[in-house]
Amino acid sequence: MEEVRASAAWVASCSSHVVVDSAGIERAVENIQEIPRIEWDFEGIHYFDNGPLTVQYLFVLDTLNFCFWPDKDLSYDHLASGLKAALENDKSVFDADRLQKFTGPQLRDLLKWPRPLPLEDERIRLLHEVGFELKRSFGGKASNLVETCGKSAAKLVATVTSLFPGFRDHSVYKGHQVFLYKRAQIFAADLFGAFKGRGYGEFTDIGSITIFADYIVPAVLQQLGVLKYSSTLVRMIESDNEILSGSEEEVELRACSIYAVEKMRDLLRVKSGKQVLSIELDLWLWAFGVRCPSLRHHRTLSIYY
Ligand SMILES: Nc1nc2c(c(CN[C@H]3C=C[C@H](O)[C@@H]3O)cn2[C@@H]2O[C@H](COP(=O)(O)O)[C@@H](O)[C@H]2O)c(=O)[nH]1
Repeated sequence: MEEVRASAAWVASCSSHVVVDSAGIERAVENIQEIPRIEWDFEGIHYFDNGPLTVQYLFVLDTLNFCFWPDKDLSYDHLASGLKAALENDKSVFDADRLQKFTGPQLRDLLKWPRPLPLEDERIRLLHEVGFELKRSFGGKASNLVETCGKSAAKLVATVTSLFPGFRDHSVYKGHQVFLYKRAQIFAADLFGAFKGRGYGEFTDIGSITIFADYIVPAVLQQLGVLKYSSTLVRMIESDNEILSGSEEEVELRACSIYAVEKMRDLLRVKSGKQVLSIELDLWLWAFGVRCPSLRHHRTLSIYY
């Protein structure tokens, strides 16, 4: 994930709307006695059977793991628990052949959602893409895809982003390509979390994964005083103005979040001598953010997060 780390650091070094505040990082880290251990699936909403079907479920989940906010009643929980119920009801629902044939109304029915999902046509296109490529290259099974990566999370992210175009979460910022790879990285992290670092979740390089730059974590980092926004950006977020995907503001919010958490991780290592994973920091920050209803986040229509 060197390209994610390096390009996020580069954005932070020349950003115009978001500042990573070193003093804020020091204060935040000083206040942390110990990183609260948040259990993966603390919500109890994910499917798990310790086998290949769980891998298929997580791949479909992370194919669709983006953009819930345009519908004020919809959240990630609905997606995770809706897909779980669908799989419990029909073990072949995420077979590659069936993924290639999904329609919007069928996905809505599956999730028991009464109206069109945000970016529903994109969600369907991505399901088709995943079904097609899984069938073409991996005998239809996401578990085979994971097995070809030889316990390397970095290889898994590289394979997913090279074979499945919908996972290629990158931007061009001030002329430079910036890699963020939120859904590809969270797929590796979800495997690691669900399988508790064993079996399909065993990765020798899990420390290489960065945080997942979504719309919750930047808002938490701002509240902690780790990120500082320009007054124009504050106004845009507070007035719920859409921030365009690929705009300087949007890339800075996401890239500076990645960079800031890497800095927090470095400082924690120096302070306590302990190695903390970025994904542990991510889950702690994210779980805090989703439990905080007053948190205002930026609004971008995007298939990446
Ligand atoms: N950085 C980060 N972002 C994450 C997650 C997760 C879920 N991870 C699961 C894995 C194990 C745990 O038990 C979690 O359940 C979702 N998201 C993002 O949040 C947003 C949804 O927010 P809201 O509209 O309020 O539901 C949306 O962009 C979604 O893509 C995470 O872990 N980290």
